[in-house]
Amino acid sequence: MKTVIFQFEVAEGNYEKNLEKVKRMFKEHEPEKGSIVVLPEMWSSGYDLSNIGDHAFHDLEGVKGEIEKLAVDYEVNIVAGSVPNIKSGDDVLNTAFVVDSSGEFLHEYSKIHLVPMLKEPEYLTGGDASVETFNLLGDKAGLVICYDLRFPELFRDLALEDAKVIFVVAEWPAERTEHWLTLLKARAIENQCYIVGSNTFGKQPNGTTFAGNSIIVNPFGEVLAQGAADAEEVVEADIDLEYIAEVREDVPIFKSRRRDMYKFL
Ligand SMILES: O=C(O)CCC(=O)C(=O)O
Repeated sequence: MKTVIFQFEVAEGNYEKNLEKVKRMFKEHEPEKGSIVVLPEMWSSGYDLSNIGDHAFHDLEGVKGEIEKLAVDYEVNIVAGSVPNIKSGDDVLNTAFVVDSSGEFLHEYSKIHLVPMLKEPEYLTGGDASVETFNLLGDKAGLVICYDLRFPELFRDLALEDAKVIFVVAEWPAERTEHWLTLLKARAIENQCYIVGSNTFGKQPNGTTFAGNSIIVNPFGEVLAQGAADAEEVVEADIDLEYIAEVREDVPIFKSRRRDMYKFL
């Protein structure tokens, strides 16, 4: 399973430019057929929160078709990061979605934990559906968004539902790069699954600099590939799902769990 992260700088409030960038990266890097291409959080508009309603899609209309076309043209599966999205009324969700190489829509998830540090709760509405696994290339996978990384419960839920790989799409700030890297590795080690973290880089007009460092971590916590802090890059690695069983046999945490002893699980 070849996994390919497109790490790029998001132009704030400029969907056309961002879509062109994604298309250019497909053209220049032509990912291997059958691979999984991963985009970052809010890649269509960035964090232009005070105008987020203007950048929002209605039930992903428009952007879904663009991504499905790329998936079919390049014969790849796409974890399409997230975009602002309106489902009803004026509420803007932060919605990530996945399509497969035949253009079939596989899954969507709207971020449930909004970030107080970025004032997200003032501009966005949290999703109200719990995380669910989805089938990708015959195995189960999970998808969460940025701040969700700080909530190990979500990852445990997905791992217990047999997610073999969990995608974390993000616009994670550079000032907390160590949290990003440490938590991604911890989530891989404690759940003994692959973690694919896709992030942007670059300085936004509001002064926030994003951390880059997109990364693919194996179930033993080893880094298979990692991007730079501040460069456009394709970060890719082969993922061997059979390795998960090996790691779980050596360190059998799922067999050692004592559910009867935990208060909140
Ligand atoms: O948790 C953090 O430090 C960053 C979270 C974030 O930037 C986001 O969820 O967009």
